Amino acid sequence: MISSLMSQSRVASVHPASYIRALLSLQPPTISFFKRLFGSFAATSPAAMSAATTRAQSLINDNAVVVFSKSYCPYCHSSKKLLKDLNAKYTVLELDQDDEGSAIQTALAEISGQRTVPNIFINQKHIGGNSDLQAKTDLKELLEAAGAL
Ligand SMILES: N[C@@H](CCC(=O)N[C@@H](CS)C(=O)NCC(=O)O)C(=O)O
Repeated sequence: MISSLMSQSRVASVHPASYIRALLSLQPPTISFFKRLFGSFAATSPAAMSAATTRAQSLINDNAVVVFSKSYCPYCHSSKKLLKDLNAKYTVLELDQDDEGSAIQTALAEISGQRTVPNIFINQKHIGGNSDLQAKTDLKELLEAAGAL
């Protein structure tokens, strides 16, 4: 589909309706691929940023363990598996499946200084990413103190 669009663009006489038909034929997985690719470059209004910051902070404040994740991220998968294997209660927000995900990721960079996912909080304390979680020798104690075990 993309290559057909590109090759058509080199033909000066192509009818605009062809482009519209091609765009309409885009399937949801293709659209979500482009959203994932370009979403982080989209401008976010100050009001949307403020709402995203409030939502991120509320999730951190109201939950013992929060994993800000992306559904396709292998590091996120490892973190969620570790918490699951420990039978910990944890809250996940898959940023790539959320309309505000991109703004929340920016808010998290401001809140925690970390832009990558997973971005993990236990008992309102910023833990870091997957390598930080895996390296925690006192993880069980942290989870117990948070009421997540
Ligand atoms: N060392 C980090 C690696 C995390 C990482 O590279 N995550 C990727 C996703 S798999 C990421 O955040 N990429 C930037 C993005 O998705 O915006 C960790 O252990 O958490």
